[in-house]
Amino acid sequence: MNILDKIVANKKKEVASAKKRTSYVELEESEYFHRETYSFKEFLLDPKRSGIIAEFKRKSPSKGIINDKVRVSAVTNGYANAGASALSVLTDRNFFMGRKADLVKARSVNTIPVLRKDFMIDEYQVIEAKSLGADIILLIAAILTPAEIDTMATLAKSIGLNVLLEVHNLEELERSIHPKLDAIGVNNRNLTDFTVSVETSYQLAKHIPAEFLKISESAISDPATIRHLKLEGFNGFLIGETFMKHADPAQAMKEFVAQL
Ligand SMILES: O=C(O)c1ccccc1NCC(=O)[C@H](O)[C@H](O)COP(=O)(O)O
Repeated sequence: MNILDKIVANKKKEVASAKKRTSYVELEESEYFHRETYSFKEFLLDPKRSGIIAEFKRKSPSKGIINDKVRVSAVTNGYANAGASALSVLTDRNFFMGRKADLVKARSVNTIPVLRKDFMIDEYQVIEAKSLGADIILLIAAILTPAEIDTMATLAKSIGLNVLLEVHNLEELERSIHPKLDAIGVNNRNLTDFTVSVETSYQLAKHIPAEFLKISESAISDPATIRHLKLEGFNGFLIGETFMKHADPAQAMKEFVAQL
């Protein structure tokens, strides 16, 4: 079983027990469920912002512990002040040491879009994402059928969420593209063997239709890479470890942004 299969198998159990703990009705009673979300597009295309989607990530399957000493409120607020266009908060506990409470915390102290970074396999998680304060959900093509993408993207849009589809190759892109998506993210990390290459973004750029925002995800560690990706039409850059490996991730981001 590869890591993605393990994550999905675990996620199915997690979602089943979450459904027993908290009903749909209870999720919809959350004050955040009724809030108007921020537009991903508006923030990403705002020239006063960096285009960076800055991620709060304590641990990962590929790197182990990255940083478990920092607080989500200080880091995400620092990211926003350093010019982030959006925030990404991991809510997977077992593989990333994330918590749903991290997303609630990030929402409560920030006024920019927040992505719920998790492995979405069930409509329940879409409703839950809104109730936790997310503005954006991630749909990963490698773990979803086109019919599942249709169901989850349609539901997400109906409750005001922005939808980011993640792909790693042309086959995933061609089978998963859907009019309800807002953005297509090219993951430079192969989620089964963890190899990384920004070439993946360069290769797929020309295949992403113009109506979608273009995001490059993972393994971005150099401001020059962002300058090159912008020339290929990318609007957004998802960065986690490059900032989180520092004792002060927000300061690291500030110094990175100064070199853009
Ligand atoms: O990061 C991992 O090791 C990983 C392994 C398996 C599935 C997903 C994984 N990462 C999720 C992400 O997409 C990244 O957290 C995100 O793109 C930021 O990447 P980076 O800047 O390289 O931390």
